[in-house]
Amino acid sequence: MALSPSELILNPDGSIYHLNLLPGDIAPTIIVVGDPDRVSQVSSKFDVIETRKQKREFQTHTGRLNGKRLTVISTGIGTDNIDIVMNELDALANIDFTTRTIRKELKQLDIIRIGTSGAVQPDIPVDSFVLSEFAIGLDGLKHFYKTEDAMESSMVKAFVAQTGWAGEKALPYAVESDKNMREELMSNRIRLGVTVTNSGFYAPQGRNLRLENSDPDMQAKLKAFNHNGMRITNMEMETSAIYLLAKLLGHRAVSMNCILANRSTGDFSENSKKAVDGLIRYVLEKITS
Ligand SMILES: O=P(O)(O)O[C@H]1O[C@H](CO)[C@@H](O)[C@H]1O
Ligand SMILES: O=c1cc[nH]c(=O)[nH]1
Repeated sequence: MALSPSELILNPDGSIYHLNLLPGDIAPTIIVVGDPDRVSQVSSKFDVIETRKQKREFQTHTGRLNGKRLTVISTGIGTDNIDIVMNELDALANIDFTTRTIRKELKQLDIIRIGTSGAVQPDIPVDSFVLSEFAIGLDGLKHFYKTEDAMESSMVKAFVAQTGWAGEKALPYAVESDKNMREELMSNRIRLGVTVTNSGFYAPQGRNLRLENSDPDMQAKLKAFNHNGMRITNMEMETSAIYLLAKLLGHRAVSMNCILANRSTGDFSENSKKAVDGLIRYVLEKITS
């Protein structure tokens, strides 16, 4: 059945509503970044840029590097934006905009987040890189989708028990990254970790400026969490939703984090742009060589 104009929303030029992209504008390998300024930091390393489009915080460049077609797109901050980006990227790949129907043959996208993050453990220094083997989502997005068995329920149970998770907050969820992509991106420069995705930057990540946190011990509980020898390495604001929607839509995803803050030691990167540039170069080399 054809999707109605209120469900699959297309702009007058036929592009998808928020991303402002046509199906031919995206490559099968997509780098997602939070900060719109990071898009040109990535695409400046391409051999050629063929498409540049933007609407709101969603900036997209598509081009080629070492013969491989790549797209880099900014998501802005937060899992609510990820809901838009992942659904619209999937629509570009897997919905026929002319008939407004889902294609019979579905395409699988490779999605790599290059993001910034705060370390939870004192031994993960600023400017280091963490690959999120698992993400624990505190953002609640999962509960709006029919998910069945795609989730890591034993990790969720352990997290709820060990943190004494308050019933009035959204139930956490946990999702694994794509194993093959993980292998493609790993090396001894990368730490593997469990990333907590929060619904905010201040109280949700245990920061207090003028307002108090409802659970002042949450940071200590995250630091102490242990599930089958795995510990929480870092916090940010998008990875759980990327992993969740990639899994549900049949895409592959992995999240690479440049650690800018260390929440245990109080350190912050002295040259965050340079540190992020190092992670961009690392990822581009790994996926195009
Ligand atoms: O640098 P990006 O990719 O935006 O990622 C991190 O930085 C933002 C907060 O400063 C959040 O989006 C967080 O996930
Ligand atoms: O502490 C941090 C640093 C970057 N991004 C976050 O979400 N948290």
